[in-house]
Amino acid sequence: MSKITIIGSGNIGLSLAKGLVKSGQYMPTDITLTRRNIANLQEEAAFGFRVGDNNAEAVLHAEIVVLAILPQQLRNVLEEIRGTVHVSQIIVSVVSGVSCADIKQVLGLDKLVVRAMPNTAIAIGQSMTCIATDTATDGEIKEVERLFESVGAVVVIQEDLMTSATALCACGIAFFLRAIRAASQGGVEIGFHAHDALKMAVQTAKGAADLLLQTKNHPEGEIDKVTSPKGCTIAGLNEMEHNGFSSAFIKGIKLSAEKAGGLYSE
Ligand SMILES: NC(=O)C1=CN([C@@H]2O[C@H](COP(=O)(O)OP(=O)(O)OC[C@H]3O[C@@H](n4cnc5c(N)ncnc54)[C@H](O)[C@@H]3O)[C@@H](O)[C@H]2O)C=CC1
Ligand SMILES: O=C(O)[C@@H]1CCC=N1
Repeated sequence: MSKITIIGSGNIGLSLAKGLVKSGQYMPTDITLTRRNIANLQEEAAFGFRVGDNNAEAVLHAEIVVLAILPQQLRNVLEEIRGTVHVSQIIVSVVSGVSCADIKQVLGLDKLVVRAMPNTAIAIGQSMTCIATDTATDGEIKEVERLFESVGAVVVIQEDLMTSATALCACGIAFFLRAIRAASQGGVEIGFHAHDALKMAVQTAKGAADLLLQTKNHPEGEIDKVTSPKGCTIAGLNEMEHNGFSSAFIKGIKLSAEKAGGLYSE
């Protein structure tokens, strides 16, 4: 398997590293993790990952370099590695709001850059990852696709849709988590202990997602099967809509997409 260096071992960088190892296709020793404060990587080092705080050195032997720092940290990192990255490597950036061209401009090279937008479910092999590039070839895209397919589902999209993908999938996991939390709070109010209410809400959400994944049916078709005439489901659903449920979701996703597009210039 390719040697991978992940620069920026925070929430998404570590989730990716864990997911790759969990997939069984990578050994911890195939993966180098960097962070500014290496003391925060002791657990990962004990697990077998290679760890370091020298980005320039860490990219030297990698076949794939994953950039997983914040947009505002990217320029410094690129300046650190520009002398040691080489043309045979693929640079994969999960940084929101930064184009392939932006990265190549700072690196000052015509490097292979592929953008990937995963979500934190990558840690358990359940990410929805969108991939885009400007100049990488189909073969190079395939290599990155294979990497992310080992940790979830992958869709290759146009680069100009990457901020939309960020909102829908990367931020989206937080939106669905909040929806589950809200359902469990409703459950407590109607009589369940918190841990039972959460378990019920989680399994119900999983059932809903699996129904769509397995049947490929439209959500409204599945909703129609639940809403008995004059019944309690349609009463609750309509009350939610009167209070702006779909509208709130749509507006939140639109605002996240707008924000994602401007993160690099902030
Ligand atoms: N958190 C998420 O669910 C997702 C985040 N992203 C993107 O991934 C990037 C990272 O986000 P998070 O993991 O949430 O942030 P984070 O703040 O948890 O992680 C960033 C990590 O980079 C490290 N770092 C900073 N400067 C560094 C340097 N010079 N060298 C090495 N490491 C350095 C920090 O110590 C930190 O551990 C962002 O650009 C974000 O837009 C993309 C998809 C999902
Ligand atoms: O909130 C953020 O800015 C990052 C990007 C997508 C998920 N987390």
